[in-house]
Amino acid sequence: MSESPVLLNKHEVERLLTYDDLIPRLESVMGKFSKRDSSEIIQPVRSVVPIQQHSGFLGVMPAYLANEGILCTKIVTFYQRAEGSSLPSTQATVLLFHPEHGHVTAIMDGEAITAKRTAAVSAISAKLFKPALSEVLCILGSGQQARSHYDVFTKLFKFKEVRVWSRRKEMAQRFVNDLQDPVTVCSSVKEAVIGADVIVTATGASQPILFGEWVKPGAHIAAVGACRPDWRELDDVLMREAVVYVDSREGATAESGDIILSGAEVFAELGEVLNGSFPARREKTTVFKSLGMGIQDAVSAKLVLEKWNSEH
Ligand SMILES: NC(=O)C1=CN([C@@H]2O[C@H](COP(=O)(O)OP(=O)(O)OC[C@H]3O[C@@H](n4cnc5c(N)ncnc54)[C@H](O)[C@@H]3O)[C@@H](O)[C@H]2O)C=CC1
Ligand SMILES: O=C(O)C1=NCCCC1
Repeated sequence: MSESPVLLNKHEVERLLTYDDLIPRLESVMGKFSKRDSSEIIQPVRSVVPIQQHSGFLGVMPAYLANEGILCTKIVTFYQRAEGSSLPSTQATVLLFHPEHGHVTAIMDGEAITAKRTAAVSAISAKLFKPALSEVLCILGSGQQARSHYDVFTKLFKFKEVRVWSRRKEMAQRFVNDLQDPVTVCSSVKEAVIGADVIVTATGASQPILFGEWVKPGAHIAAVGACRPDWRELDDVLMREAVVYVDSREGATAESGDIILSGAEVFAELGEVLNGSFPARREKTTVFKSLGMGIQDAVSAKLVLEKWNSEH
């Protein structure tokens, strides 16, 4: 009979999952994914069930990494929350299975994994695509993703100025109050992004909030929100003028309103740059359109379990 699964709460997952360990694993798995070798990695596009009555969605994100012995699925819900709601808009649980026998080996919180792996992947995009001289970081949004992006971007890169904008200025102020280093609170998106070298969009917006005319030529944008085919964060001008990278071509074609509705061409997957099949066009304005992938959750969860096992 199989042993009971390890149960890990958000606090434990947060403690065990460090960016230093996570980033190389994400780089490796995304590079492999983009080779499309189905004997090594299987990851279908996420299944999404709309919960129309409540402005929410349930997503199921399975992945099998044969050579690494990882069989995993994340189950995630995401909601468009009313202004001022104290409920998290993204909640998730990750299950790891024994690939040979099929039983569940671990059940862990997926909120911390989602926050950290998404920010780590955006940071990988910034390593590859941000201008050589990047002095100003701008974050649009002040929620969970905004915070994890702030943490990893300021850990990996040195900026002279960090700016934040949020729909309600007091939310941006609250975000800043939790930090040790100075961050400028901006009153409008335009004010926040003018002159910025790196821009993170991490909002629940369903209409464009970031317009190409405001973006400094050569800037890098990590676009994390707008994960539905009819949602946007970025306008047509920006999408059509930038060199667009995605995490998965299939995911982007199925789920990204910014890509589908603008008609923008996808230049390459992040993994195709990581594995050397496509160049990083750092000299151009670049957009990395992130939607999130089951393989990212899978390597994160495996890392968490390995660390936990090493302590017990
Ligand atoms: N690409 C990926 O892998 C992932 C993407 N996401 C997406 O990232 C976005 C942020 O997620 P969380 O930080 O977890 O959410 P959150 O609820 O913690 O933060 C959302 C932020 O967006 C702002 N916002 C909401 N509606 C807005 C609107 N109409 N216009 C402008 N700002 C608005 C809120 O004020 C808040 O600052 C969501 O769209 C979520 O679905 C979340 C997880 C993974
Ligand atoms: O990858 C994920 O996890 C999510 N992506 C977009 C919506 C929320 C969760």
